Order: sequence, then C-alpha cells, then structure tokens
Amino acid sequence: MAQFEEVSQKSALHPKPAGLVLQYGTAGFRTNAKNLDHVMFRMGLLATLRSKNTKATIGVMVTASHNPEEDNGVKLIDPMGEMVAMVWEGYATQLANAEQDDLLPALKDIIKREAINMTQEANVFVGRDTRSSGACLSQAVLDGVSTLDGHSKDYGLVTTPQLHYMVCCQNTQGQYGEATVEGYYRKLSQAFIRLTKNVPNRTDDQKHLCVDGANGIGALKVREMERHLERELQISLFNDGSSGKLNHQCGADFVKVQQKAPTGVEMTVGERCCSFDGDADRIVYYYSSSAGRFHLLDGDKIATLISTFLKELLTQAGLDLKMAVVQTAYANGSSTQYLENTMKVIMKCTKTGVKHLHHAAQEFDIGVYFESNGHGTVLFSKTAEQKIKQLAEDSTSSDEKKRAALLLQNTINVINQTVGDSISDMLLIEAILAIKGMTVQQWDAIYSDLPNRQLKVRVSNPRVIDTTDAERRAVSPAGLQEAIDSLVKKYRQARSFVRPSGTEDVVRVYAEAETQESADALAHEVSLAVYRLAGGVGDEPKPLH
Ligand SMILES: CC(=O)N[C@H]1[C@@H](OP(=O)(O)O)O[C@H](CO)[C@@H](O)[C@@H]1O
Ligand SMILES: [Mg+2]
Repeated sequence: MAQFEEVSQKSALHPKPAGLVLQYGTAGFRTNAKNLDHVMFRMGLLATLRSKNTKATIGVMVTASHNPEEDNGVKLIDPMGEMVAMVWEGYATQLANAEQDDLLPALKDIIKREAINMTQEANVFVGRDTRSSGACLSQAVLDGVSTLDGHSKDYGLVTTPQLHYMVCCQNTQGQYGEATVEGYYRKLSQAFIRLTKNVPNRTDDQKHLCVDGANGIGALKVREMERHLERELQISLFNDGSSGKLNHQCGADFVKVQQKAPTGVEMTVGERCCSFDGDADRIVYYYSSSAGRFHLLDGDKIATLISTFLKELLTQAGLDLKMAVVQTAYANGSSTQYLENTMKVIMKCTKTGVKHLHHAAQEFDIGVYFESNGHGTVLFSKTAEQKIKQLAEDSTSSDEKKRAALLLQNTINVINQTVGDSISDMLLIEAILAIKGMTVQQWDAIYSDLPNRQLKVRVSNPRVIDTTDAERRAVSPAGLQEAIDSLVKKYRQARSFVRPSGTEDVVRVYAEAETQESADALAHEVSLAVYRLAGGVGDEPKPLH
C-alpha cells in the first residue's frame, strides 16, 4: 500500500539511533531531547492508528513535565482525555524501539493485532510545553500523522491538561466544553466567578495568590487566563519564564521534594503561595510562618480540603452519593487517618501513577484522587452529575439544598475531570477557601503531617523488587519485607515501604514516623536493607545525620 511506502520513506528522515532502547513509562517516553525525533515521528504513526482504532480523536502531548529543560518526552491521550490504554503503552514501546528496518513490520503487527481498518479516518491533536526542542519534536509527530493520511490539529503551546481537555471536548461533541483554549478559560473562570462572587466580605488578601509558574507553560497560560477572572483572583506571578530556567530551583516537584520555597518567589510571612510543575498538571501550596518555618500543603492536604468541602455540600444537599478518596502508599499517614477515622470517608490505595488512581476513582459517584506530589482531580459519575442538576433545578427544594446543589454544579464546572490540572485545581482550592472563609493556616491545621523521608537506592536491577498490596509490601527479594517489618517496629507511628521507580533507574524508599529523626533513621536503615538484599551498587547508603 502507498501508505506503507510513505512510512518507509518518511521514517528515513527521522532515523532511530541504533541500539537506543526506551520504555513508555509511568509518564510516557522521557529522555534527552536529542534522542527523541524518531520516537515523536513514530508516536505520530501510533496515534493515527489509535485514532482509526477508536474512531475518535487522540492527543499527543510533547512534554517532559518537571524534568530539566534539555529533556523532552511524549504522552498519548485516549478519547475521553484519559491516559492511553495499557496495551497501547506496550505498542508504543515496541514501535519506539524497532530498528529502522523493523519499523514497518512492527507497525503492521499492531494493525493486525488490533484489526485496524486503514481506510478509517484519523484525527490527532498535538500540543507542547515551552521547551526549546518542542517545536521540532511536535513537527515530527505531525509528520508521522500525515504519513498515514491522518488529520491533525496543532494546538502549539498548551499545558498537558489543556490538551487532555481538548481531546475530551472534541470526542463528546462539545458536551464537555468547547475544544479551544478560550473555551477552556471561559468554562473554568465562569464557574470560579459563580462560586466566589457572592461570598461576603472577601478581603483583598483573600483574593490574592502568589503563583510560581516553574518558568514553564503554566505561567504563560495563567497569565492568558487572568483577564477572564474579573479580579476575583489576583495573581502575583513569579518564575514566568522571562529570565529563569524551566523547573530550575522552582516548580511543584522542587518544592515537594526539597520541602522548601522555590527561588524567585517573593513571599511575605503567612502569604498563600502555590507552585505548578513544568507542564502544569501538578500543584502544591505553601506559606512561611513568622518563625521562618516553611509549611507545605501537598496533594494529601489538597485531597482533604476538597473531600471535606464536597462531603459538607452533599450533606447540605441531602444527596446520597458515594464519595471516596484515592491515594497511593506515599500519602502521609496522618491524612489517611484523618479522612478515614474523623471524616469517615471511604479510602482507597492504588499503585503509583495517575492512571491507577484515575481508574479507582471512576468506581464511585464522586472520586477524589491525588498523589502526594500534587497531581490529582475529582471525577463525578454521570449519575452524580444528573442528581445534582435535578436538585439545582427543582423548584420545590429548600434554599439550603438548592444553594448546595448550585455550589456542587459550579464545582463540577471548575474541575478538569480528564486529568490533574494546576490551573483548575488552583481555582477549585481558591474557591473552597473563599467559601469556607478559611486561611491557608487554618487549612494546614486540619491535621499535622507525620515527619517523613524519601530516599533513592541504586541497585543493579530495581525490578528484582516485586511488590503487592498497592506497593506497600515487597514479595521479593526474599527476606526484604521481614527486614523492613522489624525495622519499622523500632519506631513509633512508623511505616515504610520500597518499590522500583517507574520513571528512574532506582529503588524508592519511603519512611514516616513520629519524629523527623526517627523517619530519617528508618529510611536509612531500610535503604541499607535494600542495598544488601536487592543488589546495591556503588557505595553503601550513608546515614542522613
Ligand atoms: C514518589 C513519586 O512522587 N513518584 C512519581 C514518579 O513515579 P515513580 O514511579 O516513583 O518514579 O513519577 C510519576 C510520573 O510523573 C508520578 O506519577 C509519581 O507520583
Ligand atoms: Mg507534570
């Protein structure tokens, strides 16, 4: 077929460095931008196949999120705006790693396995973050799409969640919203204004927020959105990309991992601040106290704020909807304890990686999911949305019920349900704080985090560690879990687990305990156990103090 001849010819223009092997990991492909041209071309081919296969528009986002500027990467987006199905992650890896001469057979293999009708029309949406390599790399994606006669729309510079949103809007014939960046701003900001404008006595302080844009796409987009917010939210934007380097000493990942304020943000004592990551799908909040102490409000605190707010509204509305909070093993033990025991919320724990949380959240009427690092959103089932709508429109319901239903409706509209979204999460959090008349300090005081520590251990093959129970227990290598169990017993309120990272060639160690000293000591001791039992390389892990 002519299409296949095209593939042979065009792929020669996007040659694969021989021997290079990459894996479609937790967050798609990610590596130094120099090694990605062939991957992008091939993901253009694959997205086209996926589009033919689903008879829907597919998204391709060129980004490496919180990684350094020199890196880049690519993620595929499925029809409803969710991460691409697992089997297709496997196809992506196959296609990316096929040597030049094996590309066509690899492509034909996928076509055969999925019984793809090659005459079916295909549509692909492409977007990219602000990395300098992005323009060229997204052009390679577009080349791939046109090689298989797919149609494409290049959204240019957008945040990752904006592209997810566009894909979902397109495939729901506009039911979810209009598939344009302006449409996105309008939907979210109108909902935000409806939520906040009737809140009495909101002071300028309450309307003001410092945003660290990580010198990335989120900064550009928040600035574009600002004029839609009618000064209901007044943003001081830092790290807007005009001088600083992307993600360098700033952004949500830096703040969460380092547990300190980013550079480039002028914070005054007690002021509410937040950081986005490099592709604006994560957010964390923070402030500094008068004693100079840094206070982080991470994904767990965000999930707590949102789920508490929703639960109150459901009670006021008298709606019997099943709500759950989905976390991973990295969630601070205090958050799980508080939500489960004090708030009586249904709690779920899944493996690391948003696709796992997203799927678990879909099983409830309302599923709030957040990774500790600040990636998360809220999902509402069709039933939940319908019941809320009915109540809001019911002329016989009480004022209190109606008010709650209207708040719930606008809450649904401010949320980007396709994926975690810094901008949408920020608007939701700001609206909740406004409605509840809550300061960031009061939010922080809902529960106190248990001191914790995360470490990395290098071993020759991290995959020798196999886990179960949502990664909370190790089943191999032999003796490791027993070693962890006996170390944990030495400390109060302690918990620890280990797992191979899905994005780095390391084993991650997590420990929490009553004091920071205990958490640090436990993390170190567990690291030593991993080093000794799982084939550590290099020097033995050293104590932290
Ligand atoms: C402990 C941690 O923060 N892990 C991160 C990290 O995964 P690892 O598999 O732990 O490398 O990157 C993922 C993708 O961005 C993110 O979903 C996840 O939360
Ligand atoms: Mg990200």
